[in-house]
This record gives sequence, structure tokens and C-alpha cells, in this order.
Amino acid sequence: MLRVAGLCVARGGRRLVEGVSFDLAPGHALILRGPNGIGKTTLLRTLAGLQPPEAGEITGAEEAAYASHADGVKAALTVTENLAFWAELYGRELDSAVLTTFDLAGLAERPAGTLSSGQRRRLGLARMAAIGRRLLLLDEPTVSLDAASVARFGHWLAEAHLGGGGMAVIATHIDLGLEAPALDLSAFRASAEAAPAGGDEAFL
Ligand SMILES: Nc1ncnc2c1ncn2[C@@H]1O[C@H](COP(=O)(O)OP(=O)(O)OP(=O)(O)O)[C@@H](O)[C@H]1O
Repeated sequence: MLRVAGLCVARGGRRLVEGVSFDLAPGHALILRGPNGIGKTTLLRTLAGLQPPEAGEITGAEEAAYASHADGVKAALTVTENLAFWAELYGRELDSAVLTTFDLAGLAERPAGTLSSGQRRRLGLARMAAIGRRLLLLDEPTVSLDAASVARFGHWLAEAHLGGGGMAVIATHIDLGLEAPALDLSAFRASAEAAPAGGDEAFL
């Protein structure tokens, strides 16, 4: 169970949203919505432990994997080598069914650096399946994907990941066909007060 209580997140020394609370039970997903710049990415980064919260509590996020726009694909390795690398990093053996699930079987021996952006994105999502983490934090996972790939990914998420007791928090403007509640961060926009010194300028 992921529990978020009274969370406030900041970026570049500025508070973005505050008072965000939700519980996520195994087998469930939450869709993050809100206009560009409201703080969806920053909230996901905070849940992933990549930056500390300004205030509030996060529990149950220990087994999380974060997938961002920079999808962690290694250009010089083949598609299979990339997936095997990530699986091993998380102490798992690569199940070759992952290649089929994400329509990568025909590209298995291609160096990842030669993939199109949609193919590379499919590889980044296949990585999420290969590492087997319980909580997926997905930032615009369907960018560059064609309609068939969006549907395939939505199906995997619902049937394999959530169906197997996993959880997901997903920032997306696209309908993934999931039965999942949406949380619009607009309702939690922080008042104009500045964050305390020591924000995350180091990420600039
Ligand atoms: N490295 C950074 N340093 C300072 N400010 C940043 C940095 N990265 C993002 N921001 C700012 O923080 C705010 C929140 O950005 P964030 O990426 O979390 O929003 P978002 O809701 O995910 O937006 P989008 O829908 O455009 O992806 C924005 O105003 C953005 O300009």
C-alpha cells in the first residue's frame, strides 16, 4: 500500500503543490492530471525518492521504479542486452516474453541507438516490465507511441502489472483505457510563498 499524506513538493526553490494526500492499494493505479508546469513530474520524482518532500509523509514507495522522458536506454547495447542489463540490476532473469509483449521481438538484436523514438519508448516501458518492481511511477509513458502501442501498453499495465498486485502512479494526458481514478493537481497549487533555502537548484 502506497500512502501519501499532506505532501508538498518544490522545484527550483519554489513550492508547486501542497496538501496532496492519497492511498493506493495493490492492484490499483492513480492518474495524475493538471496543466503543464503544475508539478506532476516533480511529484513523481519525489515519490521515487529522487528529491525530498518539502512537507508530508510518503510510505510504501520503497519498491518503486521511475520512468521519465529520459528513459535509461543504453544506445550501444542491443534491445535484448538492454533488458537483460536492467533485469540483472534488479536481481532477475530476463523473461523473453517481455520482448513480445512490447512488440520488440523483431528488434531484439538491434543496437538501441538505432531505434526510432517510439521504438525506444517501447524499450523504456519494457524495462519497467523486466525489472519487476511493485510500484511504477510513469511520466508521460505514451509519448511517441502509436495507437496500437498505447493499447498494448495499457493492456500490459492492467492485466499483468496491476492484475499481478502491482501499483502505478501515472502522469498522462492520454486515455490509457485503465479503470483508474484521476487526481487533478490544480486543486493543490501552492500559494505563492517561497520554499525554504536549499531547494533543488543542483538539478538545474
Ligand atoms: N530543473 C528545474 N529547475 C527549476 N525549475 C524547474 C526545473 N524543472 C522544472 N522546473 C519547473 O517546475 C515546475 C513544475 O515542473 P514539472 O515538470 O513538475 O511540471 P509538470 O506538471 O510535469 O509539467 P508538464 O505537463 O509540462 O510535463 C515548472 O514550472 C517547471 O518550469
